Amino acid sequence: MPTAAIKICGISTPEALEAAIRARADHIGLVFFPKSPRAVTSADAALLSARAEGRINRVGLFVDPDDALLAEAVAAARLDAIQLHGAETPERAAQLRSRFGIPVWKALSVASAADVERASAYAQAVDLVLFDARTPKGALPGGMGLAFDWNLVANWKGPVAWGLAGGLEPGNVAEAIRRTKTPLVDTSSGVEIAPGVKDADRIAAFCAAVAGA
Ligand SMILES: O=C(O)c1ccccc1N[C@@H]1O[C@H](COP(=O)(O)O)[C@@H](O)[C@H]1O
Repeated sequence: MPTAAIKICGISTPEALEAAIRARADHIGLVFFPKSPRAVTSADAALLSARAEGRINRVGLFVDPDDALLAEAVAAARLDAIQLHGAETPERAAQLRSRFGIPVWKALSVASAADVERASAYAQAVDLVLFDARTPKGALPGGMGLAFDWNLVANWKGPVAWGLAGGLEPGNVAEAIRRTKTPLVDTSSGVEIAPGVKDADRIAAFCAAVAGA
């Protein structure tokens, strides 16, 4: 089985960016959601992006964004992909893919088999679906370190590329890959020492665990 691709989400400092690159992650996530402890401004993102150019893929994370926010962020951070982590419909996702001309990822919050089945509706609208844990009402829609039942997506063979997120960390990511055969893993709080504070050693350990899975 090929090694799973790795996204380290919530990068907000040059040190964390360099740690992700050193560890050979494939993607970084830049969070454009002001309520997140990992949120970056377009100006921060532009600086990080310039440093990342040609070294790692830059994914912008948004929660029900309006077009103005997207246009500013995509241009400032020269994003390689857009991740939608709110209640965006397939129609909205398709509209954004066509408007911005870069890949669109759609996160789906999962608590049951029916949640996984929702992925089919996005097959023509997005480039990848990201299965993540459902978070409690009123909490952030992601980045909470919560996992869901991996059996729900074990060996998933849907009509669109996919990835696994939610509560992944150095100690459980190999098991998650073994059980689900996911082609991509995405982590945020699992490689932090406090909300929003990335740890280079944990990033390295996470990527080493993926490589060894
Ligand atoms: O990271 C955030 O702050 C965030 C905020 C709002 C929506 C999504 C967010 N992060 C995404 O959630 C997954 C799971 O996070 P975790 O690993 O369980 O902490 C993460 O990979 C991001 O894609």
